[in-house]
Amino acid sequence: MAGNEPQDSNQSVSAAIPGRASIPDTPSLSFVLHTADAYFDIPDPKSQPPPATTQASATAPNVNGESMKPSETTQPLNLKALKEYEKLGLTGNIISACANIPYAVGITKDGKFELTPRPGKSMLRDSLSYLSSSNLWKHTVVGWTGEVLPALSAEFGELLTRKDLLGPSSPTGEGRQLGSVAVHDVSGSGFNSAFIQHFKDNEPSIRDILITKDRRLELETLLEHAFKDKIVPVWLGEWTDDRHDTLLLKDQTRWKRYAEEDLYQNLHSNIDREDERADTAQTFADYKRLNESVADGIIKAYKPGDIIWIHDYQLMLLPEIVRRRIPSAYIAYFHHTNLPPKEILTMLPRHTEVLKGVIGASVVGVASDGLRHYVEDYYRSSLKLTGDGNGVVKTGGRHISLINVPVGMDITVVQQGAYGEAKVEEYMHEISRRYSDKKLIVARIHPDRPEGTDFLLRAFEHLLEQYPEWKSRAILILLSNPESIHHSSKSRTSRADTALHVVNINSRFGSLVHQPIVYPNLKIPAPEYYALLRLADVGVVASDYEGVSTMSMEFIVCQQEKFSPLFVSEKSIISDDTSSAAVDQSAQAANTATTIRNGLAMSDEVKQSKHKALLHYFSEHNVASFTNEFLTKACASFAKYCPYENAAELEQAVLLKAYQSSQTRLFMFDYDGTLTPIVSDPDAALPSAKLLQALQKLASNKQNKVWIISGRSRAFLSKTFGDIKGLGLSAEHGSFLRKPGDETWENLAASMDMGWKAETDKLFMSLCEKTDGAWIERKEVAIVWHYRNAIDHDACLARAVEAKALLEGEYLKAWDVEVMLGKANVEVRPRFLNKGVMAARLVQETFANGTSGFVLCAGDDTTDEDMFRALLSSKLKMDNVFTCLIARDGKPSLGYYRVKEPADLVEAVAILSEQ
Ligand SMILES: O=P(O)(O)OC[C@H]1O[C@H](O[C@H]2O[C@H](CO)[C@@H](O)[C@H](O)[C@H]2O)[C@H](O)[C@@H](O)[C@@H]1O
Repeated sequence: MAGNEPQDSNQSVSAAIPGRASIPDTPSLSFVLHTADAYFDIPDPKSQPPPATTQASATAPNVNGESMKPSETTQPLNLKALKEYEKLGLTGNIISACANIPYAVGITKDGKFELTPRPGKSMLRDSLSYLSSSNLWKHTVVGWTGEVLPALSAEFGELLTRKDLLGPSSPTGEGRQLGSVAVHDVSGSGFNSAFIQHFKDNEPSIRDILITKDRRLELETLLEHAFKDKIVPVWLGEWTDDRHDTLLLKDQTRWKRYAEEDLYQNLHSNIDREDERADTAQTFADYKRLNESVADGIIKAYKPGDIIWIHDYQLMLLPEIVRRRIPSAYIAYFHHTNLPPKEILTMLPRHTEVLKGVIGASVVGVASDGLRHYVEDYYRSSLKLTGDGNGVVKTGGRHISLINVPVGMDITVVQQGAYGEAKVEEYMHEISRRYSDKKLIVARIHPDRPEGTDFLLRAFEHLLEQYPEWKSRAILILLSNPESIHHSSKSRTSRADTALHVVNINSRFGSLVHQPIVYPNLKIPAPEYYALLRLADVGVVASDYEGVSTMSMEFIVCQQEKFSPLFVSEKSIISDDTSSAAVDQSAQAANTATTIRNGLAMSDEVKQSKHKALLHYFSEHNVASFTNEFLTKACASFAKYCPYENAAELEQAVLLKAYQSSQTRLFMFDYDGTLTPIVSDPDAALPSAKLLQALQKLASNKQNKVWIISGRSRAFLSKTFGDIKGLGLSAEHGSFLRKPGDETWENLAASMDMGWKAETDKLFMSLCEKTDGAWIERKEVAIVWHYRNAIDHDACLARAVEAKALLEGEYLKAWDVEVMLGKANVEVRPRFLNKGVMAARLVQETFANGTSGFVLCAGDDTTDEDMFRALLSSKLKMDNVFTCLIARDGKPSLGYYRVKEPADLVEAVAILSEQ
């Protein structure tokens, strides 16, 4: 949602609802009184998903003591209670991918990382917090760190206090922290040229900063310990070495040029740029770089069965990027921002790529039904996708559900901020004294969308002209946050235009002691803002194409004593009635003047009933309902059109071609379930003659490096494969290693304290006592509880899940080990040794400096996903990388290709070995 006065200064997350599917040729605006049913697209309760069963969401008593509860249809989704979702294998983890993590990262003078919560709030931020506080979902946030800069030199820091070097508006904004941390975006409008020159001359390298792997880990650890959620910071920079150790943070904010100056402006129908770009290729590449970097962050955190929820316009390419890398992932995208009419949208450079990017997701959400129809129509008519005409479109065999979910914010926070702070009352007292005999019209304007401001000013002028009784009584207070500007030529000039317009009106209608318009043009602290909203006699959201702005909701929550009416730019309202668009602008301004005047004179009874309806709407449609409804609808869609069913079958011809065209090839095979079928007795799981022969042949080819990377003990692997000299072996999930041609094993776990094994054994023994047929496999490092031969598998699975939780909690919290649910087993092993570490090491050794080479990596189990992840995170180009899951039934996986049985894989390997 577009940021309001006390909002954060970074890219405000903007949500809006277009008033229609097409707009008139000439820009024209009017303001319409809000009523709940006119303003919102109130969903048809019959079309809602069935209510889930548990847990009430956040409730807040309003000042009248009524409870503001979300409706039952938007209760949290309890996956455990819903059998139909079982087949999805959901982990219960949501990965929220957004432009920024919720903390600004700074570096202090002594080189330490410093985290500061990003100020302000927005609907997206509220939604992230809501998920964080949920005990039904686990939550991971992946986002850019924001521009990270080192501390400034003392001399430079001092300069920041010098007024002669600073421009008319001080340097504030996203990440622009003065003093010890950093100053961002010196090219922004907050500095004058002398300051910028000084900056360039004296602090040339301030924006380039080297971050080593250890430093990155340091920040990740800090984030891990500071918050309940997992937060994966995404850095923007260039690698300075082949090993991807050191990153040069450089041009960190460059992605904003396309995102903010082209895309954001276009999405808000703001297209009259004076400076058309000659460098779109570069700006688009920067935007893509952000999206790709966030995809890398997702891959780091992703476990098959996680839901990846991507937010908003900064990441419109991301769904497609993730889909290409993880075809089976559950990807949902929510578009918080407005969309322009088609003829404007098609003027956006690279718009087709952007819109194709979005439908990499399986679920695409927007805030209103009108917008959903618009999106559906766009994809069907412009991108020629087929669809059912009812919210589902198809591309490349995949189904994409287009859904609408009313957005909402955490109004409990507004309630608390507006009514629970003594400061608010103090400011109210002061403002009332200052404007004792006046009526206050409090309006939000947006410098990025100046038409709305201009229109409001003209309407106000009309009010003073047409109704002279208001000439000395009506005060218009314009609220505009200079920090929420998305740079464009338009926004740069609009503030000056607004200021001039204000001066003209004030000089025409004002006097020495009375100024009809107050335009502070500064970020107002929250208590003052709430005080103003509580005292307002009329509220106006003036920026066009705004939709459901946070101020609308804040205004209604703040008006629980006065019930003043709220007017919103018509273009931001859901309505198919576009007739006013044809009306002459000045006539509309005059009409609006009358509307505002009527609002000022409205009877208490009418005001109260309108307010009641809106407050009820906002109470029902809050952050909890938004988040829950989105996830409920997304899961229903995943269940209907399982994305994993679209994973690619491993094609022999493609594999062969890639093999033949590569000089160096790496093979990494898991064993059980991959090269040989799962059987009841591990000792009976033996390789076929065909497999042994194929491995023998493959390994004897000098161009091939062939490894078996298994959870099995080294004794088992030596006995089973020891005779194939050219074969590399890794036992117990990467704990042991025997290089091709070697007879001896390297123990990578040698230095580890194995105290955790006794604790684990104790718990496993107790499980065996309760479970007939279960047994413990004690390997040199890892330890496994097996229940394949037990009778009641469901009961065992429940026991296994419980045991995992117990081990991860009280039993093993002192040790760095991982507890894994495998195929009819629970296994514990050191965390730092896993198949992924082994795979990354082999990739590095095999393709020393290169980025290309043939890899075939196959597995069937959770532990094998680590290998797939390592490959996806490597610098290898993925064209010749074949990650293959062996699975009879569909399930999400990081593996790109699939075969059904070990025999299918053995067949493919045998064919390659004959080359
Ligand atoms: O990494 P892998 O090579 O896939 O080994 C994983 C575990 O495999 C074995 O257990 C599994 O396979 C058995 C034989 O088919 C089966 O009886 C059992 O139910 C499976 O869990 C092995 O016993 C473990 O040590 C490995 O960690």
